[in-house]
Amino acid sequence: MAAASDSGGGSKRRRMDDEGDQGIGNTEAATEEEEDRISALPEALRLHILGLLPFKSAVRTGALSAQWRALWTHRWPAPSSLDLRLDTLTAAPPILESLERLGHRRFDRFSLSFQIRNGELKPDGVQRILDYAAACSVADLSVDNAHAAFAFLFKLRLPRGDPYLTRLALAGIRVGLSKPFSAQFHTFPALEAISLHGVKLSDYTVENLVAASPLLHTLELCYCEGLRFVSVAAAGSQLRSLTVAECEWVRDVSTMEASTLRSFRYSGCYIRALTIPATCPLADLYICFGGSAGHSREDRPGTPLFCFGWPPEVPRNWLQALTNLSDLTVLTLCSSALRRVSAKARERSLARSAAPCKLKNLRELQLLMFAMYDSSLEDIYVFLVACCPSLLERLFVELPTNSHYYRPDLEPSESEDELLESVEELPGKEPPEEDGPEEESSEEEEELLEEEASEEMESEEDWSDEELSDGGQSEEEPVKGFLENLKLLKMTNFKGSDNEMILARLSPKIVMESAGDKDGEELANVGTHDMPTRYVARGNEQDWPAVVRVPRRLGQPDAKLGQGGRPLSGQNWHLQELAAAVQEPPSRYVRPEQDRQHGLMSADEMPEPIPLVDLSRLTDADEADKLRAALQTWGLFLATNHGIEDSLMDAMMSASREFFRQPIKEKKKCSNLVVEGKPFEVEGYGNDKIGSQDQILDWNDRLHLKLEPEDERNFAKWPTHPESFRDVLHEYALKTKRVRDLILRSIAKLVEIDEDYFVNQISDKASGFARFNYYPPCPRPDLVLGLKPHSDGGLVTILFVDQDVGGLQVQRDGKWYNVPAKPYTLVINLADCMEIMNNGIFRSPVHRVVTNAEKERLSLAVFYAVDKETMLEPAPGLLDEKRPSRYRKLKANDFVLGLFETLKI
Ligand SMILES: O=C(O)CCC(=O)C(=O)O
Ligand SMILES: [Fe+2]
Repeated sequence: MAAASDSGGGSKRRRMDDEGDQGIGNTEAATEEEEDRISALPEALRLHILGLLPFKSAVRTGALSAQWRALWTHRWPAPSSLDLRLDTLTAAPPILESLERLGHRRFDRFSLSFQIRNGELKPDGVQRILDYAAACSVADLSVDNAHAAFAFLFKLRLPRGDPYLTRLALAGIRVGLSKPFSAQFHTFPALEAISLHGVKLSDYTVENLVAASPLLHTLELCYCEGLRFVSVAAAGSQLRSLTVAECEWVRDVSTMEASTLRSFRYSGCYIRALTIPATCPLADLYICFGGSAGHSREDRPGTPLFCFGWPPEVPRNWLQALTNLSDLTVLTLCSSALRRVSAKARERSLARSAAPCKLKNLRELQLLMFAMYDSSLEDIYVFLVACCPSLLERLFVELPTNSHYYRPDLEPSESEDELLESVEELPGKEPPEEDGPEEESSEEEEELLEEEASEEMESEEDWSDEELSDGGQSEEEPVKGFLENLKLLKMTNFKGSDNEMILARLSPKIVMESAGDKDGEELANVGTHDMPTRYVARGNEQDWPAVVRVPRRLGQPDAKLGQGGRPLSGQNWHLQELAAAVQEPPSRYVRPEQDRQHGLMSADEMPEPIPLVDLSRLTDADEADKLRAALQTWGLFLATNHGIEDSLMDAMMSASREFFRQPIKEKKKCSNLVVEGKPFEVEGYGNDKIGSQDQILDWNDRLHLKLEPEDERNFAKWPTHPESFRDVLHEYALKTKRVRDLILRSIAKLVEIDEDYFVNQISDKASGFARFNYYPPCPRPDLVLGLKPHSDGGLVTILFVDQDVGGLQVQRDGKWYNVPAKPYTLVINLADCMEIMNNGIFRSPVHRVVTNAEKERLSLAVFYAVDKETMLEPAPGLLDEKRPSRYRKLKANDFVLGLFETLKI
């Protein structure tokens, strides 16, 4: 190979070659005429001239012709960049001829890509072009064999040295160093970056290249063959980035001496030892064992690299790498690596010793979950709690694409002890002999390989055992400040499985990306972290009032709730979209056997039908009696002639249907999302408030809007689509308020107290809420409930149910009965506060909603209550010696808080 140019100095980079055309050194801008000439070049030549100063030429051959030669002899500025793409190697010799006629000129960038075809087994042309490039003092050299199948057919020899080469990129070839080679003279003094992709080479070559390049800052080895031991011990003090990815036979990667490393990325199977200096300014660490099990390398030469057996083996000492990385800001771990570090964290937690690592500055964590078992979820939690301080801002989780990973029977069965044992005792796996690298190694190289093979692996883990200030915490203790800075959780391949759903609740802002959905969609805004309670920071218990549950529990010892912890903020998960995507309801929605739809009585088993009361005739004694009977037996009744026109009811139902049919982005404009620092917002569009990890969710989305007091309506949460929504709801609410007053007066008459007694309990501040319920069709209605059994909290509820789809059920004597849906009738039920006020003469009925496999269902409940400052107590006119108070006196606000906390509605 010709010696490097004698020209020295960057300004001479465009020096003319002795034999070159006189005009080539002209660095003037090309004339218009010249530009025209370029654009007139035949397409077969596909000469791309991307700007003329300096111009870049890309020549695609088989079509080398006189025009090509002519081109070079024109008075054009010398190219600083040459991009040769050879469709066939037979094109190499004539190109070479042209190049050699030009002589050696400087190129900043020289890129050669070619395809070897059948029968083209002579690499001479390529080697000669490479030699030519080296002689041209190329700064940036890339050689790429685009045909994977013929990747390693012949070996190209790299030059013994090159003072100008700053970047070397090789792909799909086999390379070695020209002998004799001496690294000690730093024969690549300018070489800063080496990228080898799908290259076959020996440890010797890599090591010597590294040693010969004192300025090397980036070394990338991807899909390389022939390597067993990657060490950058000989690198200078500039090495900042090392990537070893999917190099099949690599058993050992050592960066021990690389004290300046900022980025280290390892991905592959069967690694025996992965060593990272105890202290180094590593900011970006990527560790993935067995990643190829899920990824193919179609884009690169060679065959896809699969681990034999899965999960992959994990080296013993890599955990050490994590111990002291105080500068680490971005960490990527695969599920196998995560498993190991979590197992270690658990073990250390039990021993009450320091966590395996404390990544004090970690801002971004990326988890490559090749499997997602329940235990994987636990691994994530444990790792987050033990190792990630509160600075973490972004969590990216790549979920498995293959849903079979979710099957619980595939869950790894090892116990933690076994897992840890396997970490300690894992033997290094040798590559199968017959498939091992066959290298035409020099003696030197062979010696080196032998040495490597006999090398002992590091096995001792050197853990620092000092107690962490907040470490050693038992899993049962709450964790302070946990994930308090987490701003974004992004999950790819999201399928809505249980584990994914639980994970989703870690962040206030989450973006999910299902396969094929490139942009991702922000589906949910979640409040604080919905974690197993042991991981949730507890507030001061005193902050939360002691509250009671439903009135009928009064006097029972467990009547007080809400004392164990502050209510968790809610979430507004959107079931509608999820329901459309799943075959089976996620287990978060699946009720335990005993809570399902059992005990349902058929219509003919009803002790008596639920009465239909004509509200326009309540002054008639028989109609009033009907109301009394209904309230005494069922706690609810159907109401006709209620004063709400059919047309208004139709308009209300179709407006709400239209709202729910909008895309999620639109509905989210009314979201009940939690504002940071504020508790769960009742108002808006969303779903159940999450109170605990094992809470079973309702199969229902809802829009909750305040109607009363009118001046407190929060129109920000009121839909603007359909346009009629607000007016229709306003009209509808005027009418339901009249119904409320009529019912309250009728009840007062029934219990023979002042007709206005109940109405007078309603101050200007008394509340009224509309709750639009949307129940998507459910693939397994037998497993879920649209709405869990509950009683309503206020005074009275005026319910407008879908006429086409039933689902509402009421409980009586422990049995469930269907509430019939009749066109244009309302279902009116008493609520808890009213039960208290009438001292239990009429009870607030427990009801629930079941779902339908085919049809969606809508309902609109308007809840009327008292002002939260009102003291709830039975009407004095109903109490005497024989009829003592059955309910404790308490403030409506405390009661309602208790209800929300208890029922998560
Ligand atoms: O959807 C229904 O039929 C009942 C709704 C209900 O009970 C409620 O919203 O409290
Ligand atoms: Fe209800």
